[in-house]
Order: sequence, then structure tokens, then C-alpha cells
Amino acid sequence: MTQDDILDEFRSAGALLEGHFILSSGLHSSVFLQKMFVFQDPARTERVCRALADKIKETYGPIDYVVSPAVGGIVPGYETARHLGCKAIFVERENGVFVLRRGFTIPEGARVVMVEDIVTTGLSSRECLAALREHPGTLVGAACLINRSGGKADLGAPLVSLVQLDIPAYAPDQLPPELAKIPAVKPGSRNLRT
Ligand SMILES: O=P(O)(O)OC[C@H]1O[C@H](OP(=O)(O)OP(=O)(O)O)[C@H](O)[C@@H]1O
Ligand SMILES: O=C(O)c1cc(=O)[nH]c(=O)[nH]1
Ligand SMILES: [Mg+2]
Repeated sequence: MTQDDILDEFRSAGALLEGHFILSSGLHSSVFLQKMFVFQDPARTERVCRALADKIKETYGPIDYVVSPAVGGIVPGYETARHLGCKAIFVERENGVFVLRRGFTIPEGARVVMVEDIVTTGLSSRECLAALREHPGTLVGAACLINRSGGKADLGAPLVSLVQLDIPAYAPDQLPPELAKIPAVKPGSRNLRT
């Protein structure tokens, strides 16, 4: 699948949103990729994640474990692992910090790839990779569906993506006036309180 094919999947799923969004990093943007609109359709998710699995195989070779950051990474992590023929586990936040819970373990020598849905600043990916460095296994690299940082996000590890975009994101005190006048929503799960 080409970059355009992947973007078409997001577009036809209604996942390319425009408005005023507060991102996981705290930055603001007029564009939000609501990946869950893609992941609610198993056939669409299969197409997209098969392409990611192919790219991972080609770049990193055989993989034993996919590890993803919750919540957004869980579905694409699982589906990508299905195409790689490997295990899929996830890190989730405990007191705000990503950790492997639920008794998940990674065996010594296992080849591990981190699969993320969207990369904006790379902060969530770096947090996930930091959690993984506390465990055995050989971290071969990272992969995501869409890297919207224009290639600027530095994970401190290799990153492959199906689509690279350069979507502007702004500090809260540097909003363009047309964005400032729209009420902001925060779709992601970081800092969610129940
Ligand atoms: O590269 P970053 O600047 O970290 O932004 C990208 C992250 O933001 C989203 O997660 P979020 O924390 O919003 O929660 P979610 O996974 O529940 O959607 C997305 O799933 C990535 O994990
Ligand atoms: O940076 C984010 O939080 C983010 C951006 C985006 O387009 N989609 C998403 O799910 N999260
Ligand atoms: Mg996430």
C-alpha cells in the first residue's frame, strides 16, 4: 500500500478530523487523526496493519514480540503481530508511567519491536521504549502507522512509518488566532481521570 492508500483508509473511515485538539504532548493542533475510527473496522485495520507488518519484516527481520503503548497502540499492535506471527503485549500507565503489567514478560533474547499508532512529538514512544529497556529482550526498533512530526520526532531508536506528514502543532501560549477561537477538545487517554 502506498502512503496515499493508507491516508485514503483514514479518510474513508472519517478519521481525518479538523477542529481544535489538545494532543497527548500538550501541544495544540487543528488536525487530529482519530485512529479509533480506523480500528473500529477490522477489515480496514487488517489492511493497514498487514502493510505495517510487511515494512517491519523488511526493515528489522524476524520479530518475536510486538509491544505497544496503551490505549491507542493496543489494536494495531495486536493486528500487526498477527501478520508477523508473533506475540502482542502492551505497556499501560501506572501512576502516569508506562509499565508492563498483567504478568506480561519478555524472554531473554526475544526480538522486540515497538508498534505505535501515531507519532507526533515521539514522547509516548520514548516513554514506552524506556519501559521496555527495564526488561530482557533485544529492542530492534519502532514502527508506527503515521508519523505526523515531519520526521522531526527523535525516538532514540530507529522508526519506520507507513505515512509521514508534517502537521503543525503549537504550544498553548502560541496559538494562531483562528485556532484560539475554537473550543479545544482532548481526545486521547493521557491524564484521563475516572
Ligand atoms: O508522539 P506523541 O506526542 O507522544 O503523540 C502521539 C501519542 O498520542 C496518542 O496517545 P494518547 O496519549 O493521546 O492516548 P491514546 O493512546 O489513548 O490515544 C497516540 O496514541 C500516541 O501514543
Ligand atoms: O499527538 C497526539 O496526541 C495525537 C495526534 C493524532 O493525530 N492522533 C492521535 O490519536 N493522537
Ligand atoms: Mg497513545
